[in-house]
Amino acid sequence: MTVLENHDEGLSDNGVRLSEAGARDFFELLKPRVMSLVVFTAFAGLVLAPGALNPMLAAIAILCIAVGAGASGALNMWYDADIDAVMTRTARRPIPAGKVTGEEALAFGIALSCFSVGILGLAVNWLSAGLLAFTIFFYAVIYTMWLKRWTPQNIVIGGAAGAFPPMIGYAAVTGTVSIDSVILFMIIFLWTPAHFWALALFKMRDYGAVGVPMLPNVAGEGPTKVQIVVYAVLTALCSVIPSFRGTASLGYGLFAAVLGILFVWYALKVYRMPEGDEKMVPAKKMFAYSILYLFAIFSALMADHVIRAYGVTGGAF
Ligand code: HEM
Ligand SMILES: CC(C)=CCC/C(C)=C/CC/C(C)=C/COP(=O)(O)OP(=O)(O)O
Repeated sequence: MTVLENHDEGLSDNGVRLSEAGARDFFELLKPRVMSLVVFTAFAGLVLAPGALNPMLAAIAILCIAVGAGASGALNMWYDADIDAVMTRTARRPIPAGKVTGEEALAFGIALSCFSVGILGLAVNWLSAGLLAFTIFFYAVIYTMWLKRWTPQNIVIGGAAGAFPPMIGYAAVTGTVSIDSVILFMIIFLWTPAHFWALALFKMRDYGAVGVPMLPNVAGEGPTKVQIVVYAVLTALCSVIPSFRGTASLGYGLFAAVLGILFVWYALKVYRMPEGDEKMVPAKKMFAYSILYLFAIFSALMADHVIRAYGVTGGAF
């Protein structure tokens, strides 16, 4: 089925050009693979918050965060269609591939943003809805339209957008922002540079071709590698804070410490990688491990919380 079916020559009643896009193309606009981890961290925020949300409302909250995150991805793809068309990694995305028009992606992104924020506010609470709206705005406008093409610190500041989801999940349950949700935010915020610059190192040519000032292109490989090590250390330190605060067990702290040491170890491998290395194997491994790392940290926090809440170990560690 296509959107064209009721329209002559691909024009809608108001003259906007429509493509022959299918549901799959619109689904791709939501950046589903990246957003799956975003939604997972939001779910963790919901689980880790004190108190509980009615299961139906919890499901609505997660759905709204998933739709809002996807909407911000569609808005990012609408604005970045010009550079996505040039980079090999992104050239097959729905807009540069000619499957979805820019207007469709923009309308889709705006509609889903309004829908997700509105439903979250009406069904759950307006603090979480406000945070969701701010996160969409931060990623689509502050990061995509402003920082990304302007400064090599784009992802350090812009990374805040990806760090908000657990705070949104937490606020959905408690109606508040607390120090514990700020710590979840900080783990992702400090993780993002190491996650992204590892990828940017082996995609330097792509970013160079479109003039996006990613750190490896502007500062060079050496300073980028140093920054990757610094942020990996900060991430590892931040991820054990819940144990020190007593909101997670010592068992979690030890697990997070091992994962963190591995994160720093991968970063050091990147640091020692020869300048100009064509294959960039350590950077590719670091990028892959970064995803596993965040997934494991949030899984461990949730498992620890559930074990402590239901007394499976018969008490605190
Ligand atoms: C400003 C912040 C971030 C930047 C610039 C960034 C950048 C990227 C890029 C360019 C990719 C490759 C995507 C592709 O080609 O499809 C990627 C992959 C990925 N990112 Fe990030 N990322 C950021 C934050 C996050 C956050 C906050 C999460 C989750 C919490 C995340 C999770 C992922 C995942 C799961 C993948 C792998 C997707 C796949 O398997 O194709 N990223 N990231
Ligand atoms: C709830 C909510 C709104 C969540 C949003 C979460 C968020 C901001 C995730 C960032 C993920 C991401 C792929 C960034 C890369 O953007 P890019 O444009 O630099 O990467 P690209 O070149 O692959 O498009």
